[in-house]
Amino acid sequence: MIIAVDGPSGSGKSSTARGVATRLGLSYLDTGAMYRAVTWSVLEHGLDLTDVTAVAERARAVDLGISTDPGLAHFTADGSDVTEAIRDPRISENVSKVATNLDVRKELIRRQREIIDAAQPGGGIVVEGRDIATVVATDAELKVLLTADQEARMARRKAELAAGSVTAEQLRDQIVRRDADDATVSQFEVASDGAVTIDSTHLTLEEVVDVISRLAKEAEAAPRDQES
Ligand SMILES: Nc1ncnc2c1ncn2[C@@H]1O[C@H](COP(=O)(O)OP(=O)(O)OP(=O)(O)O)[C@@H](O)[C@H]1O
Ligand SMILES: Nc1ccn([C@H]2C[C@H](O)[C@@H](COP(=O)(O)O)O2)c(=O)n1
Repeated sequence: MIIAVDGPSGSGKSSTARGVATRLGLSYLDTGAMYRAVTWSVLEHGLDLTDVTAVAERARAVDLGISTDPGLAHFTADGSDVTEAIRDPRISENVSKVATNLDVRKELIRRQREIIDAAQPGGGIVVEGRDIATVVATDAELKVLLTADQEARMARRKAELAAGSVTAEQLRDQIVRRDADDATVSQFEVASDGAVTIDSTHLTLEEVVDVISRLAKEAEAAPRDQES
């Protein structure tokens, strides 16, 4: 089974997808971490982020290690542990420049599909990002568009960061500006065909995990219902 979770920044995709995968015993893929790890590598090599050819070459060359265990967030790039580094504001500020490079997307989508295929014999995978239902895994059994009001998303991100570590302007940049840039290459603001929209503004994380887990069980049972 493939469960696709897409949505804007701070809507709760990572925490929810990890929670659902843990609850249902599935693998978990954070595709945003892959764009972040490529951004880390591009900066590490001192490349100009606007040099689309050099950035795409780096995306094809970098050796990425992406954990699909929902209980273990661990990412490497060319052997370096980048688990913490990819959450740095320096990466959040620049990742959209890499994620809007269409050749980078082509390469990462190819790698994401390989990871998804490898997880199938293990029971399935929860995959979260911006274009999972619409591009990466259009055959997903369950497609969720996870949303939340902009104010709620900014408040969640602020609560997550160390007090005083980002200005109001940086916070807005991480949520509002990034969504605007990312939306130029992926459609995550309105639900695609067959996707269920869940507005998490007034739901706890646990409640969102409950809803998606129930929908997943229904989706899994659906073909058997039709056969009987
Ligand atoms: N339903 C919820 N209610 C309250 N807080 C939540 C809820 N869901 C997630 N959170 C919190 O909001 C913050 C952002 O969540 P998360 O990182 O999962 O979002 P995201 O959509 O993956 O963001 P991004 O795309 O920017 O990585 C986290 O601190 C998380 O614990
Ligand atoms: N499938 C995806 C996943 C992520 N992105 C972009 C959007 C973000 O700016 C960046 C990092 O994602 P996050 O870790 O914040 O979820 O990567 C994308 O374009 N497509």
